[in-house]
Amino acid sequence: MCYFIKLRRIFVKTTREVKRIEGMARSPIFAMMSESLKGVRTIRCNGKMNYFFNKFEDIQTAHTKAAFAFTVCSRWFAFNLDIISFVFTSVASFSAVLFHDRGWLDIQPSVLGLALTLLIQISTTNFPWIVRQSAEVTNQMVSVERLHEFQELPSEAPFKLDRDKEVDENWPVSPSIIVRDLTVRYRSSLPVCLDGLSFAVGAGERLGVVGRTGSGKSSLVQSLLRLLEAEKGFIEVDGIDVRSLGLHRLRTAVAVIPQHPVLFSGYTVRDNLDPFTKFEDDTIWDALKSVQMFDAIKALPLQLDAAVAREGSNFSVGQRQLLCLARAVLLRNNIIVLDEPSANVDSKTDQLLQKTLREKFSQATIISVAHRLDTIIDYDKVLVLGDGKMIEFGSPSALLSKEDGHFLSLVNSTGDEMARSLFKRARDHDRQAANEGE
Ligand SMILES: Nc1ncnc2c1ncn2[C@@H]1O[C@H](COP(=O)(O)OP(=O)(O)OP(=O)(O)O)[C@@H](O)[C@H]1O
Repeated sequence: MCYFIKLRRIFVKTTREVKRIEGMARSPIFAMMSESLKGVRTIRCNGKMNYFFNKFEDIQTAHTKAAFAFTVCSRWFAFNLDIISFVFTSVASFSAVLFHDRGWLDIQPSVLGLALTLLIQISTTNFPWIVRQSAEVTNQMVSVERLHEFQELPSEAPFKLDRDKEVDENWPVSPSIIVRDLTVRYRSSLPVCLDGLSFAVGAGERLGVVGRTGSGKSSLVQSLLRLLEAEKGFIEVDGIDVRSLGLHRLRTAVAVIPQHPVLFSGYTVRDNLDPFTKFEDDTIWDALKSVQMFDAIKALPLQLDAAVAREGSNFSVGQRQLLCLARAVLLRNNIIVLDEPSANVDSKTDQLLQKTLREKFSQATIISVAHRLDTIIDYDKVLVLGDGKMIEFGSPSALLSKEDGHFLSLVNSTGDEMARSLFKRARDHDRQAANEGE
């Protein structure tokens, strides 16, 4: 019995660690599998199949090693249990028969036979099974332990706060945005991605954010939505520090048209546009008309009740962006954030997007992260970022008049013809703004 317990203790101690390693080695397989399937076209276009095969083989091998070690431990334990059971049963049986023959054990042969049958059954089947199962339960607890670890991860700020009720129902009524000394990093061990950023956008103004890759444009958008929390500084929207609000109140006030628009699969087009069933069908059709998606949805067999496929794959990226915009039209958001809106769409869709923004959101404050400068050249302000810092900020024409300016060099790098057109559009916008001012 003591040996059984000792054996179990050794087995549990070893396999708990092995199981933990096996669990950790399994996650990368699932992650890589789903990422590779998602990006299969990109992988094939770039001829990186071998690289991915090798990478997959490496993580698969790492997992197989851990899984094999676990199987070996289990076999070792089972084998030892069987040996102990065999030795114990043999010794008990032979001793009982010997003692009975010698007359030391005064018991009827039929009772002795029954006792031995039960002993053999218990020691060779039941007892090892109980020991094995109890060890298995302890090992499987590693999964519970991992779940517990996830539970312990720091969570986002509260979804709802009492303060939200004090805020005007239509907030932000005058959607000005003030960013002061904003410093943000992804993790405490990483360098800052936004470094002491300060600027202000007036209500109803349109701000274009430009900069080289990795300059912090998306991080700024994420900070506005509090997907990234400020380490220092703050963002104020219509006079309210966004940190004082619950995430639900803040995020429902901002419409985001991302580079990879999100549609919820398993739901209908209607659910995606109006998740809280607040609007009549006519209102939804009007919103679709305003973003020129009326015909596309009307052509579907089930129209508004048509199902949205996984990640919205039954719509093109441009159509998904327009559906996100229709969602914003319905909710009448006063702050619209566009993250690289033109990165995945043709210039016609981009123009349509910009036209809808001008017409339907003339009072809204718009922040557009852009690589294509023609998207934001007629905006009110442009913020040029570099390494998380503000390099330039001002109206496009003011920045274009700066000698050796960063924005000027970005415009010049688009080629002579495009640069000329951008200069002209910036001047036209200034003239138009001046006329409207008068
Ligand atoms: N999830 C992340 N974890 C850690 N660091 C990140 C993460 N995302 C971005 N960064 C880092 O933060 C910095 C700013 O990145 P960000 O994505 O904001 O740049 P960007 O200007 O939007 O780039 P792009 O134009 O390529 O989208 C970069 O140095 C980047 O390496």
